[in-house]
Amino acid sequence: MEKNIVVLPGDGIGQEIMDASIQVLTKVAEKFNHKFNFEQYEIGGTSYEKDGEPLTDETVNACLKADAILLGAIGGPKWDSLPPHLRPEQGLLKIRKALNLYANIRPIKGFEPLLHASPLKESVIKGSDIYIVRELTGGLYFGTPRERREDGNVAVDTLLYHRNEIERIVEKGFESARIRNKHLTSVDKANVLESSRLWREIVEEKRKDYPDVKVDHMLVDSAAMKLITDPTSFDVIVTENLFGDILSDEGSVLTGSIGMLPSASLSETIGLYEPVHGSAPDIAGKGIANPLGMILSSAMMLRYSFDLNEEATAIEKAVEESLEQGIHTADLKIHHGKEVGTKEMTETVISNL
Ligand SMILES: NC(=O)c1ccc[n+]([C@@H]2O[C@H](COP(=O)([O-])OP(=O)(O)OC[C@H]3O[C@@H](n4cnc5c(N)ncnc54)[C@H](O)[C@@H]3O)[C@@H](O)[C@H]2O)c1
Ligand SMILES: CC(C)[C@H](C(=O)O)[C@@H](O)C(=O)O
Ligand SMILES: [Mg+2]
Repeated sequence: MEKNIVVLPGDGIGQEIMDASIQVLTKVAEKFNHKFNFEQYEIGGTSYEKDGEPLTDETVNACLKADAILLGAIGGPKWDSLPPHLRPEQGLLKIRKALNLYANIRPIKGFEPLLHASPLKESVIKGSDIYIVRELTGGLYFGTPRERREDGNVAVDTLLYHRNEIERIVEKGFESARIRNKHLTSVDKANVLESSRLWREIVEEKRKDYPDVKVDHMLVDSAAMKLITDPTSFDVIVTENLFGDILSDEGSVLTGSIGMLPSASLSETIGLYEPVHGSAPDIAGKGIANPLGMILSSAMMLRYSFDLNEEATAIEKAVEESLEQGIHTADLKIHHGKEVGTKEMTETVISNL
């Protein structure tokens, strides 16, 4: 098949990991007889440098026409003191909103060879397989008013959800649980937040349509604790935007490194795929970034946007095999095998394809 993929490398380590991903996809195309066309556009600080804004209409229009989108990462200290609307992060939030990417899927499943790479006990994490369904276009990230008052001494953010926004993500959570292990944990803060009480009501309404799915409600503070003390007790977690952001970084500890986690951001019609981590300014340009989160995100693209399951599995297997051979980047704290840079890690994955 032939597909047009818009690539948005972004900032920091973005270009390094995007190059890795394109090389892997090129090998997959060769092997399975597909044609992937890559078109590169700017987002984030890189876009601000070129066009004075973190996301241009040109980039949005290209994404709207694409079959799928790959994104590296955005942000960095260079742009941290810009006014809020010009910050790289606004580019990311704008593209999510413009494409209506309301469902952010963040699977957390460790690879067997990395069980001992986590600071958590092997006996605690063994067998964990978690699928976070994070709401991505609402909540605190988008609610208004958002402003400073009283000469800047008072700050307001707004956590706002409409019923339909909660309904569609909760449905996604139930549908995901139904094809996995039939257990949905809805994470909220219903003991304090009004938006969480509406969220919980809607989960209770929807569960009637999914009698085969076991439902738990859990408060987010307790969920944060359980995620690392009893990770095998979770299957699908559905939660609002900010909680999902925080819990997914925490969950990455199970896999050995934030550099391992992929994600898919989905609307009804298109998908954008990006690793969970950020632009890692502390290691940018050093050639040592872990490309596996990005590479695994491109596997998710093949599976979710193009229905190429065999090809997606081939990438995941090649990653696993590379790790079995002991090849790993410096973020994975393991004391055997061979520590390599981004390029050699990528070449190893390609050679295992
Ligand atoms: N989706 C995104 O583009 C995204 C996500 C998170 C943060 N950010 C932005 O990234 C910038 C830096 O944020 P941060 O430092 O809090 O988070 P970060 O995820 O960029 O980095 C946190 C730590 O993890 C390490 N790390 C992250 N990815 C890695 C990889 N692939 N390989 C090896 N090590 C890796 C970094 O070196 C750093 O020590 C900020 O501007 C933030 O807004 C962007
Ligand atoms: C950079 C930031 C806006 C973003 C978020 O909070 O969603 C990031 O942390 C993520 O997890 O994708
Ligand atoms: Mg985050």
